Amino acid sequence: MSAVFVVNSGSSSIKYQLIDLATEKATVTGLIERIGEPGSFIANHAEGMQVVLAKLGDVDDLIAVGHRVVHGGSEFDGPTLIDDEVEREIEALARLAPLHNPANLLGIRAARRALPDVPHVAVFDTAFHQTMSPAAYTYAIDAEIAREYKVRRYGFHGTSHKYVSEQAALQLGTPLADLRTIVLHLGNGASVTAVDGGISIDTSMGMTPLQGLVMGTRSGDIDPAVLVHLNRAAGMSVTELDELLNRRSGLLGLTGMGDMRDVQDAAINGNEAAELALQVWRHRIRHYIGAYYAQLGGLDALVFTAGVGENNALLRRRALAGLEHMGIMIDNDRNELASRAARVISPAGAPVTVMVIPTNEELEIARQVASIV
Ligand SMILES: Nc1ncnc2c1ncn2[C@@H]1O[C@H](COP(=O)(O)OP(=O)(O)O)[C@@H](O)[C@H]1O
Ligand SMILES: CC(=O)OP(=O)(O)O
Ligand SMILES: [Mg+2]
Repeated sequence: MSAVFVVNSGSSSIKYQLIDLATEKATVTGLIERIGEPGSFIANHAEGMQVVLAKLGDVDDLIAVGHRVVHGGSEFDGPTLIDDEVEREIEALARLAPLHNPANLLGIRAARRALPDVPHVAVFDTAFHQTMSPAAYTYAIDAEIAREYKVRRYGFHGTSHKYVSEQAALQLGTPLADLRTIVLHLGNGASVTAVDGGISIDTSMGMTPLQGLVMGTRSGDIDPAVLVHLNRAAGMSVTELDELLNRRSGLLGLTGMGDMRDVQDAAINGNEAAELALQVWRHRIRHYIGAYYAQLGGLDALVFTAGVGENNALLRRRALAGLEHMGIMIDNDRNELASRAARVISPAGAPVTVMVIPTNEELEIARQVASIV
């Protein structure tokens, strides 16, 4: 028997799981929240990691530690054994993912210090999207500037998109190579990916996890000239604009509420701002479904995953209503079935198989770690 310890170190939290490779089940699982917030008894990630490791206790069969790292740039396209050099590269990439990479790095440093005798492996959100073509990842700006500052689309949530698209093929009993799939990862952060035969060909997030869908607090797609305008007309600084788009936009910006459950309740109770937010959220999702249907040259499966996608039948139905002309339809009874299992929610015989598949980034990380140690 052997186990992999998986760490997902976020800006204010550390999520962790000990995964037994034989059964692929988590034998220890936990979450430390509100690191560094006023009143929290955990001041930083090093301290948080001590608490996590104390809970983990002694594991004789630990073969490696896997770390989720959000930004791997163009440097990393697969699971990577972490040494001091890799740590430095992750640090250098923090400029492209200031909300995520510094926290990932703190987790790595604390865990390497505490568990120096096992290999530590980084699994990057960006890796799965490294297969995108230059046509899909190039922004049409000055090519020299783009090269020098590494400006291009990278895409994120790749570990989830990979896991979910593979599960879809397994569930349908279709070879992955034959399947054209759109994965809707709708969590607090949200992204859509077009997967052709197991390969990511396009994704909605960009150079950073800000582009694309309407998220809890992030704006998603916006005309970049809005930033110039707000700088000139409202005197907003770069820092203020960053804060505006990443932390005070999306559902929160439109309604004052960042959690989809609250927005939905408000909309049902007649709150007009909440209803508009749901319409914008839905409009953006459909924009990407249409775009990726075209890029894929047809569609076999459309999959919902992550917090909102897995749990909210009403929003799934709203997102897809009126797409019957594309072969995309939902069976209401199947959709509303309360189940935690991967399942089909389109009617039997529908041209596009619509599915709900719970994501499991930790298990996918453990598998990738095991593949290289
Ligand atoms: N039943 C539900 N209806 C709508 N939203 C939900 C529901 N359950 C969870 N969520 C939303 O899912 C989000 C968390 O999803 P998750 O995939 O865990 O995101 P993250 O990994 O980005 O934290 C929360 O913002 C929460 O509002
Ligand atoms: C990349 C990203 O947006 O991650 P999360 O959804 O965990 O914030
Ligand atoms: Mg997530």
